[in-house]
Amino acid sequence: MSNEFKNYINGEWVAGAETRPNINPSDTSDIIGHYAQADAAQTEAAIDAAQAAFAGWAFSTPQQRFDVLDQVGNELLARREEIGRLLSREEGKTLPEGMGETHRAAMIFKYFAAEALRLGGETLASVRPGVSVDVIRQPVGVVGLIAPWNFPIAIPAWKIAPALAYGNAVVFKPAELVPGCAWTIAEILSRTALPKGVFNLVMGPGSQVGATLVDSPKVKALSFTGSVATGRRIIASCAARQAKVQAEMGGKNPVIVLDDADLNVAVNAAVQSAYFSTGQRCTASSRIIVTEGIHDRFVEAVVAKLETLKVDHALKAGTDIGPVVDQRQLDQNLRYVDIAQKEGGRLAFGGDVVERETRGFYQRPALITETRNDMTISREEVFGPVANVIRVRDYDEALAVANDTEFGLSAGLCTTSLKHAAHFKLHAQAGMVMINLPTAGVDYHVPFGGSKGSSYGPREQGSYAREFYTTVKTAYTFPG
Ligand SMILES: NC(=O)C1=CN([C@@H]2O[C@H](COP(=O)(O)OP(=O)(O)OC[C@H]3O[C@@H](n4cnc5c(N)ncnc54)[C@H](OP(=O)(O)O)[C@@H]3O)[C@@H](O)[C@H]2O)C=CC1
Ligand SMILES: O=C(O)CCC(=O)C(=O)O
Repeated sequence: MSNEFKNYINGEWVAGAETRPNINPSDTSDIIGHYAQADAAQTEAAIDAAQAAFAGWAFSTPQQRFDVLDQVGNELLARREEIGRLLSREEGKTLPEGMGETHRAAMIFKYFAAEALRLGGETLASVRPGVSVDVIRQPVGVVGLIAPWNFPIAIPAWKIAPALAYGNAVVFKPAELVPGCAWTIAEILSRTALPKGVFNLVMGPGSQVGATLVDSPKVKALSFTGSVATGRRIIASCAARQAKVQAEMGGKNPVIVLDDADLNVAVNAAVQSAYFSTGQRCTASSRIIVTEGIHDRFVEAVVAKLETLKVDHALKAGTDIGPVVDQRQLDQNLRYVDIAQKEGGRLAFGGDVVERETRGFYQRPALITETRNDMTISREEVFGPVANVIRVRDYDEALAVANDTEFGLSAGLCTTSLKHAAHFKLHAQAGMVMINLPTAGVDYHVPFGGSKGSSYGPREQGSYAREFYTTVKTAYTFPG
C-alpha cells in the first residue's frame, strides 16, 4: 500500500500486524493514510530498544541534544503550513488553528533545545568541614509517552522534547485518531543525529500498546494526557510498581463574568475558550458563571456572536469551527445537550447536528442557560462545543460556584476590578488562572497543569518539566 505508515523502532521502519485508516472528520470519504498497529510484542521491542540506547543518550553532550531538538523545531517551522494542513485534516481544527499548533510545537522543540544547554545542578557547602555537596540532575531512563487526539502535535512535542532534552530514551504512543502528526515528528527525528533506539514510535490501541508501556518494569516514567478514567487507572498501575507518573486529565473550567466586566472582552474570552477548536480542549471554559446585573446582556451578546460563526470543513477558508473529532464524541456531546435540557436548562443556541457539502461530524455550538452548578452539565466534562451559563448574585457566590467542582485545571475571571482580580488569582482552585483572557490557549514556556482531579504529578512544560524528566542525585565529596 503506497500510503502506509510504519512504526519506528530501534531506528527502523517496521510494519505492524495490521493497519488502521486515518479518517478526516470533515469528510469521512477522505482517508489520510493507513497507519501501522503495533501489538504488545512490538511495543516490548521498542521498550528494549530504548533501554539499550538509554545509557549512550544519558551521557550525550548538551550540544548533541540541542542540535537534534533545534533541527526538529526548524523543520516544523519551515513546514508549518503543510503539517498544519495534515493536522486539520486528521483532527478537524481549522487551518489557522492547525498551523498555529504546528508553530507552537516548533517553539516547544526550540525551547527545549535551549533547555538542554541550561540543565545544571547545585553545589552547596556541607555542614561538615572540607566536604562539598553536589546535587546532580540525571535522566530517569526509558519514558513512556501517551498522548490524546485533541492536540496532535503540540502535546507530543511537549512530552517528547523535554524527555530528550534531559537525556531520556522515549517510547511514544499517539492517540489512534491522529497518528499522522505523530508519524511526521518521528520521520523528522529519524533524519537527525539522534542515535537509534533513543526515540521509538509505536502506533496502536491503548489497550495493547498503552497498557504494555504502563505495565513494563523497564519503563521508569509515564506521561499521560487524556480521560479521567484512563488516567486514574494509569496512575494506580504506575504507583503500584513505583514508576514516576504524570497525568493531565481534563477539567470543568469556569469563566466568571462580573457586572463590571468589559462586555466585548468577556464575550470574546468566553466564546473563544468554550467553542474554538470545537471545544475539544481540556482548558475549554464549559461553565460560564455570570452575575445578574450583566447576565441578560452577556447572553444576548454571546448568542449574537455564535450566530456569526461558521461551522464547516476544517480546511475551508472562513471556517471558524471545524467538525467534532468522531461519531463517538459527537454522540457524547448530543447526549449532554439533551441531559442539560431534561434537567431544566434552556437551549439558547445551537447544539444540533448540521449537514455540509462533505459528510463530517458537524455540530453547531451549544449555549445552555438557566443552569445550576449541581446539574450534570456543570459536573462532567463534555469535551465538545457545549457550554452552560450559571446566574449568580455577586463575586463571592461566583467564586464559590467556580471552585465547587472536582476539577481544577484552568479558571477565568472577566472584570475591571483590580481587587477582584487579585483575590481570584489567590483563591481560584485551579492550576492556571486567566484574567480577561480565554481559559484555553496557553504559553509554551511556563508550567502547565491543574489541581484537584485534573492533574497528577509534576507539571509539564517550561523549565518545570525537568522535575518529571530528571531524578536528583546528591553527591558528597571529601577531597581527603
Ligand atoms: N484531558 C484531555 O486533554 C483529553 C480528555 N479527553 C476526554 O476523554 C474522553 C475520551 O477520549 P479518549 O480518546 O477515549 O481518551 P483516552 O483517555 O482513552 O485516551 C487517551 C490516550 O490514552 C490511550 N489509552 C487508552 N486506553 C489506555 C490504556 N488502557 N492504557 C494506556 N493507554 C490507554 C489512548 O489510546 P487510543 O487512542 O488508542 O485509545 C490515547 O492515546 C473524551 O471524550 C474527553 O472527555 C480526551 C482527550 C484529551
Ligand atoms: O489550551 C491550551 O493551550 C492547551 C490545552 C490542552 O493541552 C488540552 O486541551 O489538552
